[in-house]
Amino acid sequence: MGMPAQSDVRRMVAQARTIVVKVGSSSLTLPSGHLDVRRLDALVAAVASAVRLGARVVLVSSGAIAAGFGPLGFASRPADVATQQATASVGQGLLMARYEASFARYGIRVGQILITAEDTTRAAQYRNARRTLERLLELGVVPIVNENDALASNEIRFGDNDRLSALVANIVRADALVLLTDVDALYTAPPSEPGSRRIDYVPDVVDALGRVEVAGSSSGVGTGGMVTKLEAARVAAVSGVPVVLTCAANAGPALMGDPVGTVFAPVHDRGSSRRLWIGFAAEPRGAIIVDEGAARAVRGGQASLLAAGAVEVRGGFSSGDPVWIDAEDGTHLARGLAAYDSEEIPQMLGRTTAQLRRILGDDYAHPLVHRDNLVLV
Ligand SMILES: Nc1ncnc2c1ncn2[C@@H]1O[C@H](COP(=O)(O)OP(=O)(O)O)[C@@H](O)[C@H]1O
Ligand SMILES: N[C@@H](CCC(=O)OP(=O)(O)O)C(=O)O
Repeated sequence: MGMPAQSDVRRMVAQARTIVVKVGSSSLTLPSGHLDVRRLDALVAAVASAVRLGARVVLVSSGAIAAGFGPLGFASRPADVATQQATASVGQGLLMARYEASFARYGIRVGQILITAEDTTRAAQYRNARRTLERLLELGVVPIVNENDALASNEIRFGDNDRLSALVANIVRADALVLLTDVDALYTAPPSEPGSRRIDYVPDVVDALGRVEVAGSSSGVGTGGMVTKLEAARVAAVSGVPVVLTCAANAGPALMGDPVGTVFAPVHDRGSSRRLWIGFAAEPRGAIIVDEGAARAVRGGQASLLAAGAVEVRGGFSSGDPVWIDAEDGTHLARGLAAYDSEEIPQMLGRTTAQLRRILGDDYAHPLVHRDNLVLV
């Protein structure tokens, strides 16, 4: 895929049918820890216009904690996990109540989906989330997604919703991802730094990651800052989804594909949702270490991983689980779905398909990872 012009990418956004819109805490709440109803209503007006014009919009909304601490009598965002979870539980209800009322002004229904990081790494939950989201969109509902903060355990939670929104874009096979925050665009350095310049087009996000100076959140209510937004833009762009990053006040023009904020070009053609899951969401359970010949074949992008080229297996996994395919020096080459349980593999290592058939039977005469289930990293 050649490098598209900015106008082409803006057109892709304007024509997008399925759009994931992510809005950050700082765009929906007041520093006092209450909902900013005026700004929430303005966002809803922009989304409702897009829906009326035929777009299918999934809204990934932060703000549960930031809208919950005021009503609970706290002066600032709580720092300990248990209080954050309790605050999120209160704030999430307030957030949904307002979205429900606000979308009702346009005759649009909303549905709540709370996702944990684990839901995106397990194939069955991932499929389930996709089915529900698809059905909601078919029914004309605007799904409103947030992390399940009240239950997510601290070690495995996303924490910010930026990366979650990129995964949701994969789940619903979105045509565009719109990241709404409290700055109008990506800058060459944090906007508070003198000399930082606004960037309106990023043709290659992977290249940009090395050039832009980013910092975490400074709003006091947001969490990820620009770091996680660029990470989300990378996952989306590499998945073939164009991304617009701008402030929430620009939601309307951003959804129309008007030249606001920063637009990131997709850097690959869009893969199948299943391959994207293997490549980005699935959490590998172990690794299969391969020799140089197999590494070359895997890197070529067309070959399955045969037992003949595998030298070692690490970790405990079952057939169908995601695994790393690593070179002997530890470099990650690919991710794939194992065709066998980890305990079955040692007896297969280094053996050709003919040997496997003779010694272990037909059931073992297959690749360890089929090329359809393998994604280069
Ligand atoms: N290079 C940069 N360009 C733009 N903003 C940046 C950059 N580096 C850091 N930031 C900061 O990132 C903040 C947005 O992140 P965050 O507060 O987490 O928002 P949200 O709550 O919308 O997720 C901006 O307010 C800005 O100060
Ligand atoms: N799920 C959390 C999101 C936390 C958060 O601050 O996210 P963000 O504002 O997107 O950086 C919430 O709703 O409070």
